[in-house]
Amino acid sequence: MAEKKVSVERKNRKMDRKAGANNAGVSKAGANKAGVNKAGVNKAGANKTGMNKAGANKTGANNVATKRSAANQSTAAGKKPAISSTGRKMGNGNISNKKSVEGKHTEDKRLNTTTTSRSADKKKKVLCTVSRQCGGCQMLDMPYEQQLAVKQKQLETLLKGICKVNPIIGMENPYHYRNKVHAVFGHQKGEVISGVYKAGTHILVPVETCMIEDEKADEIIGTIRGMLKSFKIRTYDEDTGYGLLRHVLVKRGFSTDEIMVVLVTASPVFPSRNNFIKALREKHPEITTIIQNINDRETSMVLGDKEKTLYGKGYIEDILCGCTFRISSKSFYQINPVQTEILYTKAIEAAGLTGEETVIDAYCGIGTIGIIASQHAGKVIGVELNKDAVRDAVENAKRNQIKNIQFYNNDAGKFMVGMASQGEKADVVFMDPPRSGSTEEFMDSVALMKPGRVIYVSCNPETLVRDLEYFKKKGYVAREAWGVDLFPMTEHTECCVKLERKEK
Ligand SMILES: C[S@@+](CC[C@H](N)C(=O)[O-])C[C@H]1O[C@@H](n2cnc3c(N)ncnc32)[C@H](O)[C@@H]1O
Repeated sequence: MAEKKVSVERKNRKMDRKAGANNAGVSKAGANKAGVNKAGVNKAGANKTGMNKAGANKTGANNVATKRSAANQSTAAGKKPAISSTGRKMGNGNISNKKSVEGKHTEDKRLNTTTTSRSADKKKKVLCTVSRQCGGCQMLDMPYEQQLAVKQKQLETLLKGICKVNPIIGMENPYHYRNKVHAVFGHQKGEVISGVYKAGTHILVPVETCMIEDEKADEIIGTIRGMLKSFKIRTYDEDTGYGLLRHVLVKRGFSTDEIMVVLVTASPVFPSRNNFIKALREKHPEITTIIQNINDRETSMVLGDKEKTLYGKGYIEDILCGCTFRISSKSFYQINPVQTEILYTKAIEAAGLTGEETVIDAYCGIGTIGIIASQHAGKVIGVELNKDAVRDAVENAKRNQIKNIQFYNNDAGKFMVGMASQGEKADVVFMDPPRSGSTEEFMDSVALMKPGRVIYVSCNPETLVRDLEYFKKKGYVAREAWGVDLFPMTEHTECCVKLERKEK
């Protein structure tokens, strides 16, 4: 049965490739969307959002200059000094991020000169030669200011009649912000290529540099591409099942400069492995850890279950809001750390913590929100499905000497049902589910536990709205939303919403 499924998958991929060859020149959904969005920008933009008035810079892919920086935004927590993104303690109890700006966005000059669709095309070619085939940067053609206006408008439209939407917070330099880069490896005309699958297919689009990915990560992937021939390492062929290297994943801690390289292979047997690692490290001494991940399954999942650390400690660390976090290859970590600090600061401010509360951090990943919030709470309970992430979270609590936090490896819905059935109560629930959103089971149990506030962090405004409507039926009213642009050049938007329990 399983074999049959595998062969059907292979057949489908072959068909994908054929279809792709036929459709190679067809423009993608993203391009169309960008056009649609442009129309909306005229109305949405500066006037409604007030973006042009605030005047200032933004948060960069990792840099942000701001008139009103996150450092000046007060965390309601207040009591203990919060810590800056560089790890410095701030005496005023606020979290520092010099580079972020709220309500006002500088534009990128290279993008902002684009005025007609033909010149937009030319610009697009200059900015990225594969953007049409890749489809990842649906908004690349659009000046950044307009991208923000479009996202603001989308949030306002979706949340109309639900709650107030604050001006979206953008970046000063919205490029090269991705701290995690994934490249699929393959062959084209006898040459090794690496890149991304064309959206919805298994057609490999070669990518050497990318406007939103970390440049060092792209450079390392290029080096690996160049090394394969001399080491006689073949890339994996999905159709035949032959070959070794399937993917390379690079994760970088922007604050620590630690770099993890994950080599995903189809087999545990890696000829000349030690020499390969030595040569790679010689070319890139900045790499701090190298992992071999073995994925021998016919699956669209990038990482397999088995791993071996080939060099270094097997994880990287990064610093967010003054706390240090270890990140394993399979654990979720936000891909835009500068904007993440702003997002978390907003979320924790919105929770209005006084130091006494029992807090739940649901869908907690490596424990980031819970650990940062724990400094301002009575106690925190984190729950997360991914066991590697929970292991990181437990270690992260120790690293930051946090004693009032506990993590559980469980489905968030099941965990909350258990808590509610035991009559447990909570004062504040942070929830940051995956794109699919939360579950009724989870929200029913939250309502039974009667927290005064729920802070919902979402990377998918559509499932967010669905869940807010369900929460309303359960007696929770959305009060305010903050959009934070974690994904410049793309159509994706991150947002945080504060809900309060209606007193009956
Ligand atoms: C958007 S991430 C947020 C993680 C974390 N809050 C952060 O900011 O880094 C969503 C997390 O939910 C986890 N997850 C997915 N489904 C889950 C479930 N049913 N129960 C608990 N955790 C789940 C994922 O593994 C992932 O770590």
